[in-house]
Amino acid sequence: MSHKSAKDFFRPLAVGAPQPLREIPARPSRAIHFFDPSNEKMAAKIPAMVGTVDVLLGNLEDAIKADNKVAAREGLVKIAQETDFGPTQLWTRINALDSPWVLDDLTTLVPAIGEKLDVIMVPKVQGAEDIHYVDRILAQLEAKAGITRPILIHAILETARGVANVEEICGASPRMQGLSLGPADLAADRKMKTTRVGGGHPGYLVREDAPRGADGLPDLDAKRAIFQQDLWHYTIAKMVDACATHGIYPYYGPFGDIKDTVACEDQFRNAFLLGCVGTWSLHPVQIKIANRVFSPSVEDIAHARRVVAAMGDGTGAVMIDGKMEDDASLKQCLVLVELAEKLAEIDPDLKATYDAIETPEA
Ligand SMILES: CC(C)(COP(=O)(O)OP(=O)(O)OC[C@H]1O[C@@H](n2cnc3c(N)ncnc32)[C@H](O)[C@@H]1OP(=O)(O)O)[C@@H](O)C(=O)NCCC(=O)NCCSC(=O)C[C@H](O)C(=O)O
Ligand SMILES: [Mg+2]
Repeated sequence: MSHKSAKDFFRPLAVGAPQPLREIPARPSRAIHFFDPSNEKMAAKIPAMVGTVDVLLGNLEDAIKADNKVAAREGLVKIAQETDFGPTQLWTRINALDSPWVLDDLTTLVPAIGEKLDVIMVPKVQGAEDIHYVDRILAQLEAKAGITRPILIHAILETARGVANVEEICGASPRMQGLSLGPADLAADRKMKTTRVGGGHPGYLVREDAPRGADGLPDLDAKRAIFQQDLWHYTIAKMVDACATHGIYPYYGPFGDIKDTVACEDQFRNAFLLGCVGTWSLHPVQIKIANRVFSPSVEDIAHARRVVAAMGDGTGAVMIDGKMEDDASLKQCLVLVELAEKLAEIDPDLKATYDAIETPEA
């Protein structure tokens, strides 16, 4: 594959297009909330959701019936034009690049609402060539419409080839904002044998060893504990590494069992602990879960601030509560403290919670 030279990487891809960003802003995006702009009941709820969720995403791709594709696109334009989104980001998920709708998605949305659109999510990305295509056409459309800041690109990792090419996808354009896992399409593409949209599977497990009987041999009839494993661990970890390498942001994706809020919270927390900055929300009930899980806990912030205070100039080693802390664990603590500061800027309740934590003197 040929690469652009470093000096050309940040040049606009069309005369008159906005200057590409050199750093992707770390805007809070704990929940990317999906809505169907062609569903009048759902669409009517969107203005009131501004400020309650970090990202509102008008979905045009899967889950929108073929007959409603045009209505969804037009509905999104109407909502975007009529709504003041304040601190909430507006994203869209366009149709797949091989679909009959995607060209109209792009050529309609950018001129009509390009100034309001923060990020375009591109599904079923296979490799850098897909990002290059969207990158160039966005530059042309931005130039034509006089858009003043670049619209960013978010890729969904939902094909085996996409996972294999994850590094080149992340580095394909200065527009790359992040990646999400698409577990349903990915499972189908890989021919995994799960029919669930995200989450675990009771068949994917490890079993405790059989205890020894009186004869010293394994008692294979004894009851043994089983431990369900995470089907998505490998892909999420791979996605996190690729995003961190390229200075962009990893997200979990959909959790389809809307009623199982406990398992949803577990899946979200695993992703948060592994390095993801947010997740998708498919139903209003999942927003609260995501906001809670992807915000550092009071305990974590209290501990992190103690370590920051105790570490002074950031070098050396200290003992806190019987545990060694040093330069590296300080960096871990700073990840949490800096995230809490960013979230406090947009979430007054969280700010009050973090402000109430007693912070030790440095
Ligand atoms: C999942 C749903 C189809 C459930 O809808 P429904 O049966 O209507 O739920 P409720 O009766 O509980 O709804 C209660 C009220 O809330 C409103 N509602 C529901 N969902 C939303 C929403 N997302 N945003 C705003 N408002 C919402 C209902 O209208 C009800 O209102 P009221 O009657 O006035 O009380 C539905 O939630 C839904 O369609 N969600 C989005 C699904 C979606 O976007 N899917 C695509 C993303 S996942 C994917 O694509 C897979 C991925 O790519 C991969 O490959 O893994
Ligand atoms: Mg999908």
